[in-house]
Amino acid sequence: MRTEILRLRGSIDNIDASLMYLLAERFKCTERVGELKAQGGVAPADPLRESQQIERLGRIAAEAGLDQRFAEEFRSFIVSEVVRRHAAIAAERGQDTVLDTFS
Ligand SMILES: O=C(O)C(=O)C[C@]1(C(=O)O)C=C[C@@H](O)C=C1
Repeated sequence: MRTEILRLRGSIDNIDASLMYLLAERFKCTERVGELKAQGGVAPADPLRESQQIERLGRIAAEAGLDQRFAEEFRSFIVSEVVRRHAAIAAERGQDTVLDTFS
């Protein structure tokens, strides 16, 4: 039992590290999107894009055998942080006139 748990923990640690690297890459991309949106006077959040993500990731989660409610909570947790960051970038630049969403 101990040996198997220790072996599984090795894989869990590798998976957790991959998630951190993937999240860091994702935030690098969204940081740049935030700068471009602030420059263009585009709203931090894009509800149309998010509904497309919810639909797509729900399908992928079901296919992968992942709980769809969990998948949506995870997506929403990350995207909320992105939107908060986008609003902060816009505020730092004194860019509070929002023209429209990107979609
Ligand atoms: O695609 C965008 O417009 C983004 O700003 C990125 C992102 C995301 O993190 O995926 C974040 C906020 C938007 O509401 C939609 C998507």
